[in-house]
Amino acid sequence: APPAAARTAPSGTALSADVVIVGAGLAGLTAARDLIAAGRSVVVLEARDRPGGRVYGLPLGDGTTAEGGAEFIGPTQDRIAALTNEMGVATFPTYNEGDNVYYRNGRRSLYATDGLLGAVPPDWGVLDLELALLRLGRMIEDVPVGEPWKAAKADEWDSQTFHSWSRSNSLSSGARFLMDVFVSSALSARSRDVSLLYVLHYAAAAGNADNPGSIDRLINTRDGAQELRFAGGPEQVPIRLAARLGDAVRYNAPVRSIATGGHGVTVTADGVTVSAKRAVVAMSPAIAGKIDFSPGLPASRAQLMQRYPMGSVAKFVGVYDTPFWREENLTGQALADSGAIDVTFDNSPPDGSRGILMGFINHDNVRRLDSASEEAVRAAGLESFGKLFGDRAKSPVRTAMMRWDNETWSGGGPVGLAPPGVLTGFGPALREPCGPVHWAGTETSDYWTGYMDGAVRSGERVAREVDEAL
Ligand SMILES: Cc1cc2nc3c(=O)[nH]c(=O)nc-3n(C[C@H](O)[C@H](O)[C@H](O)COP(=O)(O)OP(=O)(O)OC[C@H]3O[C@@H](n4cnc5c(N)ncnc54)[C@H](O)[C@@H]3O)c2cc1C
Repeated sequence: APPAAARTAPSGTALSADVVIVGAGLAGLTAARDLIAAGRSVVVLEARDRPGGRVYGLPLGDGTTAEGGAEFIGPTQDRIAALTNEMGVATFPTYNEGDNVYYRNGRRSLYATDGLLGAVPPDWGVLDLELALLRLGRMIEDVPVGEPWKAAKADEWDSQTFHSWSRSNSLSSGARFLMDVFVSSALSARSRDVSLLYVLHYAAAAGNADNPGSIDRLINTRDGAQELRFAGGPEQVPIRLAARLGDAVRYNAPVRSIATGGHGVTVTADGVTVSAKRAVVAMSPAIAGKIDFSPGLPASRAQLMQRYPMGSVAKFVGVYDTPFWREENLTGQALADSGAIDVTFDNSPPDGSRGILMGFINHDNVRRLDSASEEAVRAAGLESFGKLFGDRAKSPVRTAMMRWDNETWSGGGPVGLAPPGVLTGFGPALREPCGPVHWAGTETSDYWTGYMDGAVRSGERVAREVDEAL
């Protein structure tokens, strides 16, 4: 890496535009599209050598890719659906035929995905869980989408973790495990890492203006957020959108500093400086916190960026000649209480011409592998697959892994998390502009915050906001 002085020096190209957008993820690219459509000149600065941010096609080493980051889209995710359509990218149903695997206390069992109550894991704890879910459902109704800090009980709900609430509102270890694995699969965090209010809002946001959000829509494959996948991978959407924007997007341009003053903003990246009337910072709060702002930001925003950490997640992928689990009437979806992987999906191509199993390595499980060798990580992933899907799962043709917590320009994933006290103490600063600096990114969205849909919604919202301000 070049020495710090060289990195921060405003060297190279000098550009000017109405608006400079920092980050070419879905949020930044959508904002650029809309501002250009409104007749504004735009420069997008992207740190990586590719667009898409948390949407990424993971190379499998044989010239093909699998979803390394975002993967699914589901009902009420209208804005990513519209963009996907606009970009001419097709979707197809996530494989969901047969039974799911449930692994708990050393025992493997199967459960139907099409039971009367949907996919209900075979655990006595589900009765207890249903009562807890009823209580959660009532609380979710009382959370204003996009402004959880305005809930009547915001203080009470933001003063406890989801872990404390789930322990006081369930008796069985089964219900507790299922609530923990819900948080793990949606947020790649442990229940103790997030406030109750944050989880309630995440579920309230899993809908649209006509359909209130719910935990069911968040966790389900059928009729839920995991319903569909993208032909050719979801990264086709940002790749095609960025291609349309052409030279407006500059890659390998990590922004180091943003200076504001009477003139507007001066944004300095490696090799390029942009002067503009307004800036949009389109990324998670934690990653925005790496940028040096002068003069300094208001404390509520500066401290929000210290308090909104990313989840810890890796995706581990095994490639097989065939999706052999389908022959055994298995969906490829599993929940496990032990091992490196706690949640799996069938990531095979739409024609099933080969099999791809994907497992999430979440929170402590991924940090535990920090100093493990590549072979040890592979062995841990395959041990999980073997336990869940039998010996054939232990002998893939190849494996691949994407660790988001090691990514400098993501810092983890899938989304920024709010521990207790953050939404009520700092929440409004998520979206509130600081002079000519505006904020986008899925974390700022009302509906589907945390998802690609939320990223697109945030880009559309910030474009309107900036256009009005200009
Ligand atoms: C493992 C994983 C699984 C997921 N699964 C799903 C899913 O199934 N469905 C779904 O809808 N969503 C999923 N998500 C979430 C989804 O990927 C995100 O919500 C969405 O992509 C966020 O888009 P964004 O534009 O807000 O932020 P990002 O995609 O994070 O974009 C920010 C951009 O800013 C760039 N950047 C950062 N710092 C700088 C800087 N200083 N200068 C210049 N550029 C900078 C980054 O490189 C990046 O390109 C998943 C995410 C992960 C990690």
